[in-house]
Amino acid sequence: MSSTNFVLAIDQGTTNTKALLVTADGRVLHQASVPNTVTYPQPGWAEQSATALVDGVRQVIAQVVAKAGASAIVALAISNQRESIVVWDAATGEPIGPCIIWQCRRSAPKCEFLRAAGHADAIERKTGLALDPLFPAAKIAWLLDNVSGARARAERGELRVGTVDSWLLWSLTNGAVHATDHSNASRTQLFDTAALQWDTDLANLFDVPRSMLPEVRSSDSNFGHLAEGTTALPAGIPIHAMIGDSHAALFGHGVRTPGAVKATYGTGTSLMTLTGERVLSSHGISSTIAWSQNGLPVHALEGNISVSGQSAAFMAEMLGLTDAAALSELAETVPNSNGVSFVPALVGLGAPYWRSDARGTLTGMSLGTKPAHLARAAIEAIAFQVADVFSAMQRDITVRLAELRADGGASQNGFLMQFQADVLGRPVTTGDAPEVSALGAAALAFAGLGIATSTVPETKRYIPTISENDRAAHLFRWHGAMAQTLHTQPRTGTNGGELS
Ligand SMILES: O=P(O)(O)OC[C@H](O)CO
Repeated sequence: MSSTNFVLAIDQGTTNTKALLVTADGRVLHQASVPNTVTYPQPGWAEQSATALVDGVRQVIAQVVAKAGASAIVALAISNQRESIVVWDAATGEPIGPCIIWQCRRSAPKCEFLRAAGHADAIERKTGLALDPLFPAAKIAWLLDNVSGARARAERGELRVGTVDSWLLWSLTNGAVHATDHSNASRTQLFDTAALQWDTDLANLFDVPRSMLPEVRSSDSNFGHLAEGTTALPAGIPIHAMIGDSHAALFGHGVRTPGAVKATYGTGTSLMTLTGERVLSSHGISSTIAWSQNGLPVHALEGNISVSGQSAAFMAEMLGLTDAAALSELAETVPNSNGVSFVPALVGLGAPYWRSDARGTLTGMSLGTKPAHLARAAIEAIAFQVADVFSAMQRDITVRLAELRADGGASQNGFLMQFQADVLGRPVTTGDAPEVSALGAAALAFAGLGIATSTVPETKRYIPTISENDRAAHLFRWHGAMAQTLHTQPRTGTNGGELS
């Protein structure tokens, strides 16, 4: 194939839907983005319009095609928000309800019921995922039980379900293909990641009829072809990669063998690292499938921190500052936090502690504490939380985790990245490509088409500058604050992390 072939990569995220026209050497020629709306109909609930998500994809495709034409586009690639589900009518393609998104907790009672019945361990052994309403299994059952007539229609084989990749694929192929990839399937809590298939026992436990579920394919497959009139592109262009966004970021960083961890710094932070073999964590980390190529799965560990970048915005507001950038500037005016630590357990704690009941804690304040020390503690907390997940991952696998590859907004903050390297005791590298997930999906599609690609070039490398003693002192202070956070609430969570 000629070097002028392009992949149009879609990144269907919670906040925005983006399209990037990407060359095989990773250059972005054109891009478009539209915002998405999330609604919160009840406390703890979160949903999006399933049809609006498809419309957004159509819009960004149309915008890129208007700028660049369609003639050199050889494939579409899809990277998507994970764990968000749509149920639709197989005959009409009409969704039966909203897209219930990953943040939604409405299925918590079902998860609690299954936990009380003693199923949590078996579920985690098969899926690698701790029983939690984040994951689609219980969300699907909720829709079937709460939309009038839905369960009976599902039992009759009239309904289909999918994560956002499947829903887009069905829509863009006009109902011709109902499929997903291993990365998205591995996040549903219905997929046995050892046997590489939907698990009948899990489907029964969660009350999800098997007939609704998509076929699971290799992430780099030719999933199907665009149908006439579904987008501004001509019919027949293949959709040649589908992959969850966090997984796509790891692929976009060029990580192909165990030894590096990627961290995406956003509202929260997602860390992922390859494991070679399937590893079930003993330290509060999820086990997942990073992607599959030629049908072969690549296993990974993932740890999600609920609040990281958001903690800087939170503290900025507390201190009357305009934003996180102003907070960081203030933090840099002092050489240390003067003994202050901030544990931003503002919505509980995710990996590796898993304490939904925990709440934010400030420790070590004295009469000498100034706003700059609080600012510094909030910036440091982002790095400390990442260090805790990194170290839990390291305890789960024998390969030395030698470096962190960072992306997302806060990865552009050199002060934070240097502190991150210091508390990890490992180099941290950053790139300047903001859309690593889309680039990863594009690279996967190029690979599926047999076209060699290059990955995100490293632009900055932060080398640890502090002594082991100083690093240990930082971690000792942080873990003291964490211990206070964990002990100030009665324990109701599961799968707590270790302090070391
Ligand atoms: O939409 P994003 O980019 O916030 O990603 C959502 C994650 O995939 C949820 O696990």
